[in-house]
Amino acid sequence: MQVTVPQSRVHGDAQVPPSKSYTHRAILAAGYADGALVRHALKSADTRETMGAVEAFGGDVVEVEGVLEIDGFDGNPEAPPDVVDCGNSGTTMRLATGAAALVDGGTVLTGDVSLRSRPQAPLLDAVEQLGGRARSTRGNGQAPLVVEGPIGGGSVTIPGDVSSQFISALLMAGAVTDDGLEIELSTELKSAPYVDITVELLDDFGVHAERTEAGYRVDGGQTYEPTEGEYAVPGDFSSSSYLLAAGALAGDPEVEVRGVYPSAQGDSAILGILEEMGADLDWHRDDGRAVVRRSELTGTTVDVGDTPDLLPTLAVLGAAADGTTELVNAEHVRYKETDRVSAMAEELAKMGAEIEEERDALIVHGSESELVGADVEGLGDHRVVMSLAVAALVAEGETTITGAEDVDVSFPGFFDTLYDLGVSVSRE
Ligand SMILES: O=C(O)C1=C[C@@H](OP(=O)(O)O)[C@@H](O)[C@H](O)C1
Ligand SMILES: C=C(OP(=O)(O)O)C(=O)O
Repeated sequence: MQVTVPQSRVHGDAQVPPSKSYTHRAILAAGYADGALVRHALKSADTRETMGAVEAFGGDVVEVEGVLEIDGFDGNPEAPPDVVDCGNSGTTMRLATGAAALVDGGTVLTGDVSLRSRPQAPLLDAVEQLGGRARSTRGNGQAPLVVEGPIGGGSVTIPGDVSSQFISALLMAGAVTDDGLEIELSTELKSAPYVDITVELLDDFGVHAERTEAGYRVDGGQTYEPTEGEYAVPGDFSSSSYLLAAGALAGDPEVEVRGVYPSAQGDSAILGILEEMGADLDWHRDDGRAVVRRSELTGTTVDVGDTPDLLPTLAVLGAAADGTTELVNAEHVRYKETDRVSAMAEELAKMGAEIEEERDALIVHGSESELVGADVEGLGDHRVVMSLAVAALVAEGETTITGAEDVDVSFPGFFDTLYDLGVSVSRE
């Protein structure tokens, strides 16, 4: 499906969807438990892959009046009866690889063409260090993967600059090993707030994990059990970034974004970055509302080491701002659904943006950029699609974006929300 988005002003209220990161973890944690209810879960393509993985390991997930009722495998995942297909979801593949390492038997994991090109080698190596077997069928560190357990815990050394999801996977699995895990990071940790989310969610499920000087540790023999048997998922700040950016670029008179309570999510930094760029906004933290009005923005420098998923949104804000915006420490943003550093440079250039790409940075010359509507590619990446739709709001004429259905990965109602904010989106 492609969408056409005309230059538009936006106004009204928008609710952010539930957090994808918390939903994945809550579903899997309920799997590691005897079971649990997960309220306000994000029902999207990626989180359904994690539901499928929990079922493959012997759990059961049903949705009753919007609530996920999950029967867990109680710390003992079974050998899946079939290949575990993780679709487009990196989080599912990494977290499920951790669970697969506990299985007394083998698990085969695969995914779509994008996921089969993303790095998995450090996690496979970690499973091997712990006495399991884990390999890439093509020997290139990418899925399809074959993982054999069970691991009993121990010490492991792993790089931190490829994906934090490896650490999250090891912590979640490590809690139900016999001996627990001591994780040593051999390189600086990128995307660190996502491990904070894991540690916070584990705590809500009665499992203790902690940061150490060298990395992380989790004791073995722990039991997953959320307070009163249930867990409620908070709103998603990565998804909020498109709505907040739409308000800052085109809010007339204003956009109110709901569901943005203070959170461990690194991407909550979007509010501070928008303010620094000069956006006229009020964040009412106590009732989770942010009100944003159209503003003259100026360029800034953002280290996206902790917040890789904001890069597409920030590139668009930079292209519409006065001055230069530098998005630095961004190499890990290349290992996503697509190489988002190149993707944003190429697609925004089609819309008239002046952008320079470096291996680990994107430099956007906003003053030189006169955004014009164009035919652009979503490149199979939900965040590229949504950020280009925001760029379209301030581009002269109309912008047509391919692959609009990919928003289903993290924000299924995205184009309906945009329509409700007054944008005449057309789909074909
Ligand atoms: O753990 C998570 O929920 C995520 C971690 C991040 O990935 P990396 O740790 O691979 O950077 C982020 O980009 C992804 O969208 C979600
Ligand atoms: C990179 C993302 O997710 P995942 O790693 O789960 O595919 C994302 O949502 O931007």
